[in-house]
Amino acid sequence: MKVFKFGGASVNSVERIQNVKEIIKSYSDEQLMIIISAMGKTTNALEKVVEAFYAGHKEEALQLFDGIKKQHVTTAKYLLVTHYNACIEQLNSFFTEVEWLMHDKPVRAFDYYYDQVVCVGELLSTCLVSYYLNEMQVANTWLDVRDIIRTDDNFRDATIDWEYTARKVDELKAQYFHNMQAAQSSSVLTADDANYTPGIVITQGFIGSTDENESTTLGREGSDFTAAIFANLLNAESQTIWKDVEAVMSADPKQFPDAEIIHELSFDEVIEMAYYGAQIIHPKTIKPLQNKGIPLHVKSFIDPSLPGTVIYKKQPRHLPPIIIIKKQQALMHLHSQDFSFVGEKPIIRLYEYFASNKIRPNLIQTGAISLQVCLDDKPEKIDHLAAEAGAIFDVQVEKGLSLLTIRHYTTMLIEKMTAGKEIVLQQQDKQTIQVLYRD
Ligand SMILES: Nc1ncnc2c1ncn2[C@@H]1O[C@H](COP(=O)(O)OP(=O)(O)O)[C@@H](O)[C@H]1O
Ligand SMILES: N[C@@H](CC(=O)OP(=O)(O)O)C(=O)O
Repeated sequence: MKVFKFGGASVNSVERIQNVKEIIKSYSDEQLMIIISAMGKTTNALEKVVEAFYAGHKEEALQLFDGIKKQHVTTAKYLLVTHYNACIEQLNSFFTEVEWLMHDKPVRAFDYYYDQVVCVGELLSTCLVSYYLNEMQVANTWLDVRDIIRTDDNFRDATIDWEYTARKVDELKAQYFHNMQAAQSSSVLTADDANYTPGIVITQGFIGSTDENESTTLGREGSDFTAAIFANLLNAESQTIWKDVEAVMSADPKQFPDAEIIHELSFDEVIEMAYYGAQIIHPKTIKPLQNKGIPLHVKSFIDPSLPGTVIYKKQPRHLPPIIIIKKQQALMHLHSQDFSFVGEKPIIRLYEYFASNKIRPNLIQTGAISLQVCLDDKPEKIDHLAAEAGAIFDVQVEKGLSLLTIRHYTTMLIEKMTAGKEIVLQQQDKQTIQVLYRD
């Protein structure tokens, strides 16, 4: 049993969905649990819908949503003939879910509406892919992951209820994957047999549901994590993330065209890379895989014959310097109001503010009577945090910064990367250097 995850870029057009079909077909003798994200930038587009709705601009929200509807219906038109009507019926039921919700004025918190609206991106994309595969004789079962992945109601960053989810995954395994071995070893079982299961299940990444059947999301780019949850609970032999790049590289090739391909990485290294902001894998993905020793492959959906990267327990001997740049950073300067030391109490309160505002600092530097915190520059969150922290500190915020992280740095590389830059803050240990500079 293998777990595959196809991200937004891999299902972004008719041709890309056809390409996904070719990849899945080439694994015809495997059991596959397939997790798919929303098409292209649909999640961003849905964010705009919910923002307009919550701001009281219902007409604008519906108009924006109409654009998303049209894009999916057009894709269905190009992909499907015999299954077209059934697919449109299912797409319509998801459209209605969102339109119903936006019928009334918002009365609950923004994050609740965010999850109810944004979750539809994955439902739509998986519906299209599943019908298309069935039409192309790649028999598969579509499942609504909200019936499987149970979470708490911490909307936009929901926490998994592993016990409930594990029970549901056991049921799924028994129903869809149980007789695949028999199917493989027996020449008797065929697709026409009542007991035959194709062993291909398609479901959504990134979303889940509470015990009250309210949709939740697991944090942006959370589909990698969903795939890892399934890999863990199904005891998969491997997980593969299909990307538009050849492999994991030593830097984002869009920013650094000379970035090197890395064929092998350890779980430890990737967890560090993700923590420092590498956009290649969601930070929560590694733990469920590491705990069960399940290797993670990153492969190119453009050329699946390429080896890609394998991430596993083994520590590769030599790694090149790995560069991560996080743009749009803000530095919050927090100064003791009465010249007293910054002890445990104000720090505990500050961390409580981080938690309640769902903020994860990217860098913290403490001094005797002051603290500096580097954060992603999300103005609403920063304003809120600054107002709360203002109760215990004098607060100033500096913007227009970028955070450079180099793992396995060399002095020469640091000099090259920071030449001519106005450095605001720097931290360094044996393996990693972080430099915050003005853009
Ligand atoms: N270290 C890295 N190695 C490879 N790609 C990276 C790295 N860091 C960032 N990327 C970027 O990640 C992109 C692929 O991820 P993404 O677009 O999020 O895919 P998807 O939405 O399909 O999951 C690549 O096009 C590349 O620009
Ligand atoms: N669609 C969600 C979840 C996700 O993981 O997407 P992708 O695999 O395209 O990064 C998002 O954009 O956040």
